[in-house]
Amino acid sequence: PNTRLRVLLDMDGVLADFEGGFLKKYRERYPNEPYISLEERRGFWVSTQYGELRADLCDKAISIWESKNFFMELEPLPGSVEAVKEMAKMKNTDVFICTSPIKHYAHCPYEKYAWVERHLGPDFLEKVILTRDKTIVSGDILVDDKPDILGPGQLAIIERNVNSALYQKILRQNVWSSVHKSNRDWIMQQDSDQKHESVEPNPSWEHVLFTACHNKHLPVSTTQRRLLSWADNWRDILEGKC
Ligand SMILES: Cc1cn([C@H]2C=C[C@@H](COP(=O)(O)O)O2)c(=O)[nH]c1=O
Repeated sequence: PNTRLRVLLDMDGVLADFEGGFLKKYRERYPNEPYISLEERRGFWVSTQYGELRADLCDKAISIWESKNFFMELEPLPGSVEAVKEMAKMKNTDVFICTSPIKHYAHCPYEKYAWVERHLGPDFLEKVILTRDKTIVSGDILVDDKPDILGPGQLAIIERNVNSALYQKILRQNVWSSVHKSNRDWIMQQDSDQKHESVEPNPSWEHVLFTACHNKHLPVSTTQRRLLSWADNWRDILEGKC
């Protein structure tokens, strides 16, 4: 039996301070526009919350992370680099960075690799996985701040085909499993009918929710484990002690 533990670590919001880096550069670029403080952030999508504040702010938000050097200059979150380096040295443990690039590919993929080399060292370049669908990556644990980790196909289906109240509910309740079995089957049926890119309804990994400004107010889940920060006891999480 394979006794090795495979840990998948998200980058934005887990290793790199996306939210803090975004707000800093947004306020520099749009000093007279309204902004959302980190304390006011709700929901994973920054673009959605800015768009709700004022329609044109959605594209303004997107323009920030599509800019050159945005991903390159993100600061590591406190304790993240130290934790990853220690984790990678643990026996019987393999660590991969599993991150989604944005669709605007001019800068992001390159800068994500450069960020890893700069903060974690060149050996870590072997461990980078870029994917728009994390459900098809196999591992034991995925540490990620995004509450709902569905394949892009499922999310697109939900967003398009079920009323927005249910969609918002799913996002708020932050787990696909919160969707009633019959709804899940129906959504998957829609998905296969529309020949969406392959989605994996039952990912191999356990999703450990990494606390971020946008998800700290979500109702406490009785099933999903949380990692509050890298100062929290991530070793116990890996050992399955809690
Ligand atoms: C918050 C936010 C993020 N993104 C992009 C930018 C980086 C990736 C990170 O995806 P992740 O690997 O954390 O699931 O999503 C967006 O495209 N829109 C948003 O509103």
